[in-house]
Amino acid sequence: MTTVRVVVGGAVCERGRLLAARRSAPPALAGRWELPGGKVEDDETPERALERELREELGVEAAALDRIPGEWVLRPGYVLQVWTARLVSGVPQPLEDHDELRWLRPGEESQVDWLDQDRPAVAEVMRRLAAKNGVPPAAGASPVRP
Ligand SMILES: Nc1nc2c([nH]c(=O)n2[C@H]2C[C@H](O)[C@@H](COP(=O)(O)OP(=O)(O)OP(=O)(O)O)O2)c(=O)[nH]1
Repeated sequence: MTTVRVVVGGAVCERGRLLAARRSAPPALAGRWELPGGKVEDDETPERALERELREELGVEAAALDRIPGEWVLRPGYVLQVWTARLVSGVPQPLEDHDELRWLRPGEESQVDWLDQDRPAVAEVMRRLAAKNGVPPAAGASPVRP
């Protein structure tokens, strides 16, 4: 039986923006942008792996939220799964694996050169952020008076 290794990517969102990270290694991927994250270890759930990777790579505490449907082959034996995440504490810094971070709003995602496999998930997250930001105030927020 062949085992497929999961790489979990984090769509960290804050104030209507998505966090993009520029890889500094390996040479074949350096300069391309991705969702920060990494390999899920055997004894971990994807959510805990993501929270660990975000702590190691960005120096933040974050909470994994929802999985973006889909799975993208990175190379034989490796697939990318993506989870949304929210920051719990700390300010993301490019401590490990990245040399630049950028917050992008919907419509700004093409400003960076994403790794190919990340593009569908990034598009879905941006759709969600745009839909959320475009939602009018909840009914009842401004009561209609007779
Ligand atoms: N983290 C991450 N890796 C991605 C993405 N897209 C993509 O093709 N990859 C590739 C790059 C790497 O070959 C692999 C993940 O490696 P990594 O270096 O981030 O993971 P890791 O921290 O667990 O690595 P390691 O030091 O244990 O080898 O997946 C993505 O969005 N996030």
